[in-house]
Amino acid sequence: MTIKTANLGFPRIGKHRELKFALESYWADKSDAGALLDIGKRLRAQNWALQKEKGIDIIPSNDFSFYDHVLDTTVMIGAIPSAYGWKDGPVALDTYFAMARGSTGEEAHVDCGHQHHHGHGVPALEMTKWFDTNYHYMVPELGPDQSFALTANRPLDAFIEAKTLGIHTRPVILGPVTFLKLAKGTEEGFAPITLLERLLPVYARVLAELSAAGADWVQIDEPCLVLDLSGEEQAALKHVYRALHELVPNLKIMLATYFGNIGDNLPTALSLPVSGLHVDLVRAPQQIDVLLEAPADLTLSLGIIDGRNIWKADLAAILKKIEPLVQRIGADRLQIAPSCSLLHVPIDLDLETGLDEELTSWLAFATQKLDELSALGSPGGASQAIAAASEAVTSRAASPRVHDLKVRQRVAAIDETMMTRSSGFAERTGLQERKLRLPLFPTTTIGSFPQTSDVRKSRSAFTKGTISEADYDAFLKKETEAAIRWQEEIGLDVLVHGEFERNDMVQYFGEQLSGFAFTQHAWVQSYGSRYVRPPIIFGDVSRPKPMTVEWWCYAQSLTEKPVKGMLTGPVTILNWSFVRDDLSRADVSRQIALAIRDEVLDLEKAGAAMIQIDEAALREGLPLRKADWKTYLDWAVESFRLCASGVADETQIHTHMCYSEFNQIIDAIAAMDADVISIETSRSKMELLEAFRSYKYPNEIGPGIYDIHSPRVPDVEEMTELLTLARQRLTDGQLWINPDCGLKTRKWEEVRPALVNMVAAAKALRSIGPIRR
Ligand SMILES: CN1c2c(nc(N)[nH]c2=O)NC[C@@H]1CNc1ccc(C(=O)N[C@@H](CCC(=O)N[C@@H](CCC(=O)N[C@@H](CCC(=O)O)C(=O)O)C(=O)O)C(=O)O)cc1
Ligand SMILES: N[C@@H](CCS)C(=O)O
Ligand SMILES: [Zn+2]
Repeated sequence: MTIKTANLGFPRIGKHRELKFALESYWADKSDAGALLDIGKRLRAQNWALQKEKGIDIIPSNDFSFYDHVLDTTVMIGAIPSAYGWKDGPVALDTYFAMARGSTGEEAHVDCGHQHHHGHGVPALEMTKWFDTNYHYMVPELGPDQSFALTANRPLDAFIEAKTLGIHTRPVILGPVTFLKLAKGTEEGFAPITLLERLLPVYARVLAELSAAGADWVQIDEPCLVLDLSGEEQAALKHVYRALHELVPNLKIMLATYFGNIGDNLPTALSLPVSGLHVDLVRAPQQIDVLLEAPADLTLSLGIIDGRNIWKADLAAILKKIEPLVQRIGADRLQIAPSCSLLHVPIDLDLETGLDEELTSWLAFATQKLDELSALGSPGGASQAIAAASEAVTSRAASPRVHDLKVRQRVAAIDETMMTRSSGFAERTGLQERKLRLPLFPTTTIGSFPQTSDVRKSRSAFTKGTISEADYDAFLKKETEAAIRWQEEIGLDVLVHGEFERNDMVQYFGEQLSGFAFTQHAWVQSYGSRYVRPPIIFGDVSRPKPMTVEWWCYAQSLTEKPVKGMLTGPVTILNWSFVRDDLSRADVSRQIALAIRDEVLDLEKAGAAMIQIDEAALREGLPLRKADWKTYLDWAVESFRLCASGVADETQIHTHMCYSEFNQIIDAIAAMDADVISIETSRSKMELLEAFRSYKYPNEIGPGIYDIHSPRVPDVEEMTELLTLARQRLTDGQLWINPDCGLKTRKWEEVRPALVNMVAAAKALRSIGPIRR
């Protein structure tokens, strides 16, 4: 049988991170817009050519973006907030980047973090997670008076660009309902979905122009179909697709859903007058049964190659799985595709010359996934590929590297006592206070200090072997010592070592744990020009030796003040890695938790009185459907407690969460039972503490009072105001003073004055406040 192969999107960053370097060079004024546009064009052409060469039948266009595809949509439909100064007509590149990164007028700030409010200029749009991925999108801001206008038909431009190169593509467009659902209203109580009627003509025009230019199909992404939708949202979907069908009847729509199960939205999805439906059969394989009953005129796109992970697919098993559909529906009404866009996986395994042969044989990155699709689609001609895939699957399942009996036994022996501190918080806090003797409103930071270009260059030189380990070590010691001295000098109460030795808070641990592999070039876009290299968890996880103790000991040896031990928690390591698919995530998390527990105990043995276990990604790992929250939160909280509960009552356990919109999961946060939690709150002006109005959070808490995502230096007054708000929700004895998150993406010129002001704000408060507790 022959089945058409389709792709939903290819990574845009370039095999050698060409897009990152071009963007950062442009932002730093080292190259002009022409050079950047040329790189974009080259990357698009390369991607199309690659997909053609791999034999993909349906190749996407308009999947490229200079920063983010949601931002591209916002710009395309002219939903540009007035602050950016756009009136009408085409949108300048610099307006686009101002929306992405903010603008100051002096734009050389490639070191910035992921959300910027650039000084006196225009702040960037807000940024948040794209569904449950580590990709961030720019949040559209829409008000009741919003009007829309087509500024430039980007999908059309991309379609024509590919056509000129001899490639007939299927343009990708972010669907109007998902777009509006992801947007935030500029006024309280305003729901952007009510703007659908106004948005519709712009979408209709985009589609009509595509149709006129020769496009026969368009892929419209509506991943909102895997979320819990309101009746109004379901009605919006019906309305908009009926209207588009009427207005542009000749253009076939492949409605793409991904990241989960359409579930209760299926009747809605099947009632839409679209020509095709794409479903994610990796995340929700059970959907295959309902597809058997799909309307006879619907083309089905089967998302059967995992777009969110890097394991070689079991091609024979896939063919077997789709066989009933082929029999019932016929190959000509089917397409096979990755489960979602390949944006979330690295580009090419062939670059990874450092991985051993066995492990390499188990993996498939974006390029290899195209090969897998091609093999599945060809009429029996791919028996070699199918056999090779089966061999890889068998070899992985049987490999002794994957299984570690000791780890399995340890997990099996986990019991409730290992997840519970000896005493409750009320008792622990008194003991900790006597040991630590901290002032009221203790000040601290979240862990990292600026990863300056000196730090990165030195690490790069060490990795490349151009400086020795001794030289690299000496350099890191110098940086750490300077950071400790400076923290003492400005009067912080609880110090950190600065994390100069870490490339990334997850990768650093992945590189030291058994069961993990790490890559050299497997970059995945996190936001804009910032990428991450998620470690690969291929086997049972254990910790061969202490990972952070030496650096902690060194830092603590320099000062009398307490230095926090600094670890990344199991759920965050899990959520930001590529995880094995032959064991439940809950079990992998337990294994990591045991490894981190060992580290916690070693830090305590070495003398650490405070240990921070970051769970930056715990909140964002929350499942997309509310019905699945409890199961996740149960094992996620359990994993944290497992790491944290082995210590004595006197040892203070901290945790930190960014993106901490956790009002809905506050019980789970409290159940983690960390002695102190630091959270992001400054940008929302303490709105996140709303949960504490009715809920009395029992332990200590540091709501961030310095927005580290901005180069702006907050003054003492501003921070004092935030503290005043915090004191309305929390008792003085509970309150810690700290920034929102780590300072790795900031510059020292910003960090120094901001932290001096933060300490001043704490001191001012102490002078008026009562004694601790
Ligand atoms: C908190 N965040 C994180 C997320 N996920 C993670 N895994 N880690 C996170 O911290 N998700 C949510 C947010 C996303 N935020 C960020 C913030 C910053 C970055 C980022 O800066 N990425 C860097 C790469 C970081 C890294 O791995 N650095 C390595 C290698 C650096 C490198 O490219 N070196 C060059 C030479 C450098 C030189 O000469 O100057 C080279 O090898 O060619 C390291 O420091 O060793 C980025 O550059 O994009 C990501 C997500
Ligand atoms: N300890 C880490 C947490 C970031 S979420 C840091 O400070 O960078
Ligand atoms: Zn953080």
